Amino acid sequence: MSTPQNDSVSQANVTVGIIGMGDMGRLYARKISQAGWKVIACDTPEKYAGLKAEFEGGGSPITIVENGHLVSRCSDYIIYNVPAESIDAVVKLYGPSTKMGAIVGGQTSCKAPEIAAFEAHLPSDVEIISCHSLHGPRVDSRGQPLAVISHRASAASTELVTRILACLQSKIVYLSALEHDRITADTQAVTHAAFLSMGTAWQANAQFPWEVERYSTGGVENVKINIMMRIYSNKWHVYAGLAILNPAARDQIRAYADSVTELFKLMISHKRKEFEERIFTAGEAVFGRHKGAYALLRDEILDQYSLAETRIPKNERRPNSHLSLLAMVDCWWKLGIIPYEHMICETPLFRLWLGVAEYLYRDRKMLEEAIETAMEDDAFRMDDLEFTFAARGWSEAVGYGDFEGYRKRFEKVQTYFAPRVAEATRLGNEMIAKIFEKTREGEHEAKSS
Ligand SMILES: NC(=O)C1=CN([C@@H]2O[C@H](COP(=O)(O)OP(=O)(O)OC[C@H]3O[C@@H](n4cnc5c(N)ncnc54)[C@H](OP(=O)(O)O)[C@@H]3O)[C@@H](O)[C@H]2O)C=CC1
Ligand SMILES: O=C(O)C(=O)Cc1ccc(O)cc1
Repeated sequence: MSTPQNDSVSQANVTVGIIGMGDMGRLYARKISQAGWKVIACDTPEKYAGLKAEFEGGGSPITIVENGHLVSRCSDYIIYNVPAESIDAVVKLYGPSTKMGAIVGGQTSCKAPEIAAFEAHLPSDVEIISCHSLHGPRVDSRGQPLAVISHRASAASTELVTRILACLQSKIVYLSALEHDRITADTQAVTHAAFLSMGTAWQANAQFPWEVERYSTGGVENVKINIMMRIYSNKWHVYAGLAILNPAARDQIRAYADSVTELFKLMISHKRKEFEERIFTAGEAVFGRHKGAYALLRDEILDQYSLAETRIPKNERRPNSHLSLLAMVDCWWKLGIIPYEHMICETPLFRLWLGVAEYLYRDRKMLEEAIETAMEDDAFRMDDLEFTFAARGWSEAVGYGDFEGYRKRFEKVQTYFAPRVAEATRLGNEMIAKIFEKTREGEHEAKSS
């Protein structure tokens, strides 16, 4: 067995292979090679020349080869960084070329199909240790959660992988594949469903929300709009893969669509008592026992990050029904999920989404205004109707396992918002950086008091 088995292994004896040099593969290749490990990488054969020119010029220590066979033959730890829906085909192709005794892992967002592909196609002498960075490629990896899944491996190999991945300076969490998929269904898939639905609803109503007076309601709306734009600026396959391939995600996205539909029906039939009871019961179940660290999500900060040309003063703003948030909390309550228990796998977007939900539920006046608006104000009916259709539509696309339908739905909205994506991405990045800087200060103060 050629893979060194203890922590005296020197970097010079270890080659790390990366198969898939898209956004995340590049991040891993750069960080790992900067930390001093030898890196050999490939993407699809047609990208070979371009990648070689990009990475091998200028003295970069990353070696680019034509395909995954060449990576697999000489690497001691191989990380597949390919789209989740192609993991089986790619591992089937290159897996049998894996160097004897090497360690193999994947960085896809859903572990059930990845582990199944490794078990099906890797030789039995190969160890399996996967990972998952719980953030996008343009987020600073320092301090973000990094799941490590030691599925079929010795303690020494897990230790070696931990040493290699230490260069990301992330917060490592050791989980089983099953635990990973259950938690990320909640932290990621349902969060994305809410924002995907917002975009679909705004597009269906031919609105750019920052141009609509009723969305100029300050901080919470800015978070919704900026994160929606951020998701639609990314690649569809990332969201499709983690929702469609994770069975727990499908169930949770359906539960979210059910909550949206049921609350909307109560709204249009003006069943105020039932609606109110449901909102308060869900709020108590989710937030009752938890003191969050989100008090720092203040309007003063969030108001700065708006795509709107004119800002409406706080006292002139119109309340919103916040159906997307009310349904999120309702769905957590119905599923018995306490989101704070899943913070080990939080992503920046989940943290913000939980933050704004908490912001709404801890402000009794704002919550009562949302209930009043939901019951009595027709100004939001069209938006809430389209939001309900959208939530069900996304749930169906995911439930049918329909990658092509998912892509079409996603790209239609992506095209609609494309003209403002660059600006929204810049604002979203600034907003996220500012909020996290503030929440970190808040956590620090809470710990030291
Ligand atoms: N983007 C994100 O925010 C995050 C993504 N992830 C996960 O990381 C993985 C990669 O995502 P990301 O980097 O964003 O996606 P990208 O689409 O940017 O990169 C994936 C790359 O893999 C390539 N690829 C496909 N088939 C092969 C093959 N046979 N051999 C070599 N390369 C191949 C793709 O080529 P082509 O495009 O030509 O098919 C593409 O360049 C996904 O599974 C995703 O779920 C995890 C955390 C965050
Ligand atoms: O933060 C989010 O939810 C993102 O949208 C970025 C993202 C996408 C896929 C992942 O597997 C991890 C993070």
